[in-house]
Amino acid sequence: MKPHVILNAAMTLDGKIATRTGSSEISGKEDLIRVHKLRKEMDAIMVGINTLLADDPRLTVHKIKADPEDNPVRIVVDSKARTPLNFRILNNDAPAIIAVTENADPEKIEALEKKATVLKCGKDRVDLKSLMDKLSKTGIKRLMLEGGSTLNYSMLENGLVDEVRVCVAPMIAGGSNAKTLVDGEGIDKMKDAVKLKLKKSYGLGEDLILEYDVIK
Ligand SMILES: NC(=O)c1ccc[n+]([C@@H]2O[C@H](COP(=O)([O-])OP(=O)(O)OC[C@H]3O[C@@H](n4cnc5c(N)ncnc54)[C@H](O)[C@@H]3O)[C@@H](O)[C@H]2O)c1
Ligand SMILES: Nc1nc(=O)c(N)c(NC[C@H](O)[C@H](O)[C@H](O)COP(=O)(O)O)[nH]1
Repeated sequence: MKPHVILNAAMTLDGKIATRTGSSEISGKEDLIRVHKLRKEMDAIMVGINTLLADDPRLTVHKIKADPEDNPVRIVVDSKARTPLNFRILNNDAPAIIAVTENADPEKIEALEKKATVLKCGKDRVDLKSLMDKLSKTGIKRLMLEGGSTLNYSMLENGLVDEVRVCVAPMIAGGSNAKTLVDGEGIDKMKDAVKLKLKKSYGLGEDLILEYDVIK
């Protein structure tokens, strides 16, 4: 069992989701409203630890009118339990789940357990299939994946993403070290690429929104 997963991100025309220094203000204001409407429809929202450390995101619905119960459960994929205790994800605005591995420092886990639910999945890296199964058993049916590139790749590679929604902003960042929509190891042969079906495309402010189903 697994939740329905929507990968959502904003990228430049050249596919970057941040610059080489990690600067990542890409979405226009209309797109941010779209993202928050989507967050409001979700049971959970998930990011990788590097995104958390780079942006200290709230992962709540705060750019549109919303009640506290509209906030999704916030999830961090954090193998070594590195989530800083003073970060906004651990505040009282919404529940948080930190997915760690069995190798994570028990003292760090204990400290996190005072502020969040800690789930142990896998040994070296978080076992994403097992995490999705556990989340589904807690009643999470719709999950938004908000990056970054490395987690996006692992989720796609494991066949765990059902939809991809991207905002393409009219900007070009360049930089061979800048993060793209999907990094990770990558495939060898194009015939093995994850295949998508375009469902919807429209202009939003100055941006272009593309919505795809992942073909399984
Ligand atoms: N523009 C956007 O829409 C957007 C969205 C999110 C993030 N970002 C940017 O992306 C950058 C971070 O991306 P990133 O690729 O460095 O990191 P990430 O956020 O994808 O985190 C990856 C880390 O998660 C951990 N992890 C544990 N188990 C894993 C598994 N099974 N698979 C993959 N990772 C696992 C590892 O420590 C790994 O290094 C930041 O600069 C952030 O601002 C942009
Ligand atoms: N849709 C989108 N457009 C962007 O231009 C951008 N940089 C992100 N990045 C996603 C990432 O998860 C961010 O960390 C949160 O968007 C931080 O914001 P919040 O405090 O949660 O609102 N997402």
